[in-house]
Amino acid sequence: MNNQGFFITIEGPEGAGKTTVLSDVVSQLTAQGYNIVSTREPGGIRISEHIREVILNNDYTEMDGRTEALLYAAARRQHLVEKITPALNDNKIVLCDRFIDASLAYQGHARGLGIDEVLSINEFAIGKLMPDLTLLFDLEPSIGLKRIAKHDEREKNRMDAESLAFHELVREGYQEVVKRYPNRIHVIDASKSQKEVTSDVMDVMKKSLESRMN
Ligand SMILES: Nc1ncnc2c1ncn2[C@@H]1O[C@H](COP(=O)(O)OP(=O)(O)OP(=O)(O)O)[C@@H](O)[C@H]1O
Ligand SMILES: Cc1cn([C@H]2C[C@H](O)[C@@H](COP(=O)(O)O)O2)c(=O)[nH]c1=O
Repeated sequence: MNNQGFFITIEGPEGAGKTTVLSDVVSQLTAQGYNIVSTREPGGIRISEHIREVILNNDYTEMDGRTEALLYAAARRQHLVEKITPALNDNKIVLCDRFIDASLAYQGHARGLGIDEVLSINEFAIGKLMPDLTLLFDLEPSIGLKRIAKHDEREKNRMDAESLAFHELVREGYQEVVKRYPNRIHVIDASKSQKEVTSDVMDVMKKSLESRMN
């Protein structure tokens, strides 16, 4: 367990429903009296949101893979120092939309930089702080990309615009990450309805939060 708080991350491919379900879960847990801090990566605080704009900018097609991995790690470092660690020290439950596993799957596996190499730059950024629990939303990438395409208000960013083959490698990368951390990561079937996914996520989170009390 991290300090006195509890650190939960949500992971998965584009359009898997992470943001939508996270918002439902935050409402339900807050109504049940849990003290929640909800955040996202890359971003969550001023400097990291600026780094997000650079990484996801569609104009920067020339960005080198290692530069990309280092920028995600830099954004993560600042986010951790300014927001995640203080919240955990304050006994809060931190729910974060993506964290280190996204770097391992996207940069480590899909970009081909190597999961061990990306893990090692992230260890420099975050030290020993790993999530207590991770929910991996598993979904066929083509379905997630179709979900996003249906909604015009969501602007396609530099990562969304990658090929379907890249997004299939991301899914494969997440499967590799699950093999490394089978006790921490729970796979959620994100092809179900929003209501069912929210209910599955709530079940896993509640079990984990309750066992932390004992
Ligand atoms: N279970 C679901 N079934 C069908 N559509 C869904 C489901 N969950 C979310 N959606 C819709 O799919 C779209 C993408 O959802 P959302 O933004 O939550 O995904 P995401 O995983 O956060 O994506 P990204 O990581 O790319 O930002 C939204 O329009 C949302 O309303
Ligand atoms: C943290 C993190 C994210 N990514 C990718 C995953 C998505 O394509 C974008 C973030 O956009 P979202 O709409 O907020 O999901 O960035 C990554 O490649 N590596 C990471 O470490």
